[in-house]
Amino acid sequence: MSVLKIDPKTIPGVILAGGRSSRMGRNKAIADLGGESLLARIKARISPQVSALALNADPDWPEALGLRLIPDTIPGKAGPLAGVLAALRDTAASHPQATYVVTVPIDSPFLPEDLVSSLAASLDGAQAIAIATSQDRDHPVFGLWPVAIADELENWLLADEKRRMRDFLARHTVRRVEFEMIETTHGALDPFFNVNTPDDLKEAEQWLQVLPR
Ligand SMILES: Nc1nc2c(ncn2[C@@H]2O[C@H](COP(=O)(O)OP(=O)(O)OP(=O)(O)O)[C@@H](O)[C@H]2O)c(=O)[nH]1
Ligand SMILES: [Mg+2]
Repeated sequence: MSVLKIDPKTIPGVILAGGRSSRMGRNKAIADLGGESLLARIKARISPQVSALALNADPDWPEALGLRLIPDTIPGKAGPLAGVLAALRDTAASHPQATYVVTVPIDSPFLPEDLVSSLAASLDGAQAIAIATSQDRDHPVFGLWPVAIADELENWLLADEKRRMRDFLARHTVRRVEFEMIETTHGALDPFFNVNTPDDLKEAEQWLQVLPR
């Protein structure tokens, strides 16, 4: 049987920013970290890894930095998987050749520079969902999703009341890809550190000072 590898350069990406930012108390995408918005940082970090980049966010989004805006396709802020569904639907429509789309959340400014290539390498020809892990914890919002699961995901989102990510993943073949900590002079930084609260933003500022360049 031939094993079809996926060329990571052909994979489009979507930044998930359709959440409520309730712990931050304001839209965290436009929060400033070291002179740049979180959105600008995520865009800069993921752009070189993908063939095209779009932003999953509310239709009245203030500033998309030139990214195409993809709102959720199902109502009610159904959680991160609603953003994944929007990404899958948009990929089928806008990039019909693509068989996968990668998602990253809006709040993880230190995400790995080899995220997409490492997730893609784990698939090895099989159709599966590839997700990132660090320190034995899953980070499924950093995922590589087969376009072919869109209908199944939509049906599940509309039928399952809890809409827990781990329940959805349990229905699929999942490849987990472990990423290393980032070594700094002030200890190890998890590349999936995410900014949920104002205190997290302050902590991110501190990490920024000690990151290797
Ligand atoms: N499209 C979409 N994305 C979501 C939804 N809920 C969360 N997300 C995204 O999923 C990622 C992880 O969510 P959180 O870190 O909890 O962010 P959040 O939901 O905005 O923040 P909180 O309200 O404080 O939980 C973020 O990138 C969110 O934008 C949703 O209902 N729809
Ligand atoms: Mg978060």
